[in-house]
Amino acid sequence: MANSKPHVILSAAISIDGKISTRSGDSKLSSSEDFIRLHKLRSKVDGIIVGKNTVIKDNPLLTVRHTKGKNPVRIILDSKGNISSKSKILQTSKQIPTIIAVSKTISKSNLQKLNKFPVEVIITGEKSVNIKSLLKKLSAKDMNTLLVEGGGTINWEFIKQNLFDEMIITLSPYLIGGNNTISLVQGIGFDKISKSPHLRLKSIKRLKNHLVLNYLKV
Ligand SMILES: NC(=O)C1=CN([C@@H]2O[C@H](COP(=O)(O)OP(=O)(O)OC[C@H]3O[C@@H](n4cnc5c(N)ncnc54)[C@H](OP(=O)(O)O)[C@@H]3O)[C@@H](O)[C@H]2O)C=CC1
Ligand SMILES: Nc1nc(O)c(N)c(N[C@@H]2O[C@H](COP(=O)(O)O)[C@@H](O)[C@H]2O)n1
Repeated sequence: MANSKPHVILSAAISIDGKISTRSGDSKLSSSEDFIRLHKLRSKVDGIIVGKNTVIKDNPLLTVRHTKGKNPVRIILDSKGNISSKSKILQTSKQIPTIIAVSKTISKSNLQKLNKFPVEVIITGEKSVNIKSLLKKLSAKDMNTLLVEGGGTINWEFIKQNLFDEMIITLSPYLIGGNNTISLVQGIGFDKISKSPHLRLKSIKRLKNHLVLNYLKV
């Protein structure tokens, strides 16, 4: 029988100052060895979740390419169904299973746009996508392990709503700076450390100058 909530892993590569992208949108912080590790991890999960801005900024594929293995289902959180028809996600949806999670705010025209592609559209939530309810729906489809690959806004939602179980963060040897650059966790943030989730460091793996930190939520 399916669990009521899948096991959720938050994944990202950060600079030493906690940024996940430069001011011009450069976000490739991992090394080639770390991308191989990431793709091995992708091949072991049922689904990869990203937010709309990550699709707009990175135009990602979210596939397994740096190792052999199956592609997970791609799940995009896009309340209004704004992602472009030209995005790689929609353009490759014939070959790779794709879910677009939207909310009730989606316009008819955007719904029609998405329905031109062989994607599953899940409508949940009044204004924004209701992530908790989405996870239940994914669990009902036997999707038991999910990798959340950003960005900072979506990471905050999973942290604030206590919907993650594990974090795998690559600490990359860069300093990015900038008052308005995107951090690992965006949103308003917690006012007290006591409100932060408590994490246990399960392992550290060194890949030359990159450190892969694996934390479990206590
Ligand atoms: N180095 C790394 O490892 C990574 C870096 N990145 C970088 O992160 C940046 C993008 O991050 P960021 O700008 O924070 O955006 P996100 O990718 O986190 O997307 C945020 C958007 O998701 C949509 N959304 C849907 N449902 C919800 C919900 N329930 N709660 C909140 N938002 C929701 C919102 O748009 P709407 O309201 O329209 O639905 C929101 O604006 C990019 O520059 C990318 O390159 C991203 C991933 C990994
Ligand atoms: N773990 C990790 N390391 C990085 O250096 C990254 N830039 C990311 N980004 C995530 O991966 C997506 C790109 O995937 P494809 O290479 O197009 O398959 C990107 O959009 C982020 O979600 N992650």
